[in-house]
Amino acid sequence: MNPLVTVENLSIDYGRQNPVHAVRNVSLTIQEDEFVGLVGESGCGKSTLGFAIARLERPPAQIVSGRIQIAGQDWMTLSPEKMRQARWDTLAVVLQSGMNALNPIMTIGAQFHDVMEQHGKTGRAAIEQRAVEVLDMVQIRPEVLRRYPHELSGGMKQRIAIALSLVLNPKLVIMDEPTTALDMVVQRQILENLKALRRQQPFAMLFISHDLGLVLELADEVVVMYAGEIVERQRSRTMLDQAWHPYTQALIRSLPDPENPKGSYAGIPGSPPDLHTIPNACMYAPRCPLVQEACKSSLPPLESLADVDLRCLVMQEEVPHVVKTST
Ligand SMILES: Nc1ncnc2c1ncn2[C@@H]1O[C@H](COP(=O)(O)OP(=O)(O)OP(=O)(O)O)[C@@H](O)[C@H]1O
Repeated sequence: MNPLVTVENLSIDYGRQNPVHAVRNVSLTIQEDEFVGLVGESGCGKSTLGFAIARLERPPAQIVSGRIQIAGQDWMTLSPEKMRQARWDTLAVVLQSGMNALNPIMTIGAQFHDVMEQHGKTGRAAIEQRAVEVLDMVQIRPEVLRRYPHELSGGMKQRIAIALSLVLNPKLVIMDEPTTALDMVVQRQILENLKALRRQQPFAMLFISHDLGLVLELADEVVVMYAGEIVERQRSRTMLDQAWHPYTQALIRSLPDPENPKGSYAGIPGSPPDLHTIPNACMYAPRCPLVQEACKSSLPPLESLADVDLRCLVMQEEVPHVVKTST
């Protein structure tokens, strides 16, 4: 079966003179119904990648190379008109500030009408019925359709933004830190809803977060980015016990201890590299406790091994070697 999303060797820069090479050579597939979590420290390129997959990148960001295919369509060459259409019914995006994307001078109901009418759905009753259906999925009562955004709490607005993103049954939803702005209780509630939601209306998801603990809990697959590159990808249920990349291991060590959530936990020493000049070396080498000479003189490829995709010269030797391919 062809994947729903295929990203091949995607590279994105910010600026033309002395550019920031924010995303480099990223290849990624997402299957229909698959929930992929994308994690990494701040500045590693998660949002840049998510925006580019939705073709929402704006100057100074520019895609310098690579291919994006979604649902059999080439997203690099789609006309602006086709892209506008596809953006709601093939792919929807929910941002951290999704709630702010609601129009303050329109009722919630009018906003559902707007989106659906623009995509050829007609009939007041049918539109309202669909709006009520998706609102129910995020546990919002139909009365909100008559309300304005300023009358609602942040948590409600964010849930409405999620419901709105689902109203045209998209095949893929990209969520970039969709609940980070909310308090922990509301966050958890929304994420529980999301899980249940995918059982009612299956869709693929790219869920961007800096919170590995959350992603391990929610996602089927975890993709770890470091300094603009994918360094590891594996099933979430195996990653906690067996993370291979030293960076993923450090992220896991820095998770709060569930037995002692208020206790101190290990940060990752050092800081991510400057992305103006890319060395011919492992980007993590300066912070890596396992670094060897070879790591400082060649860029490790992302090897597709038995149950993990891994970009690490040292740990690649440790993984049981049933090699699939390498990129
Ligand atoms: N408008 C911009 N101009 C120049 N560089 C930028 C711009 N936006 C982002 N960058 C750089 O691109 C890199 C990737 O940023 P990006 O926001 O994609 O990371 P992120 O992993 O999503 O971080 P966060 O979790 O903080 O949102 C960073 O080095 C950042 O400084």
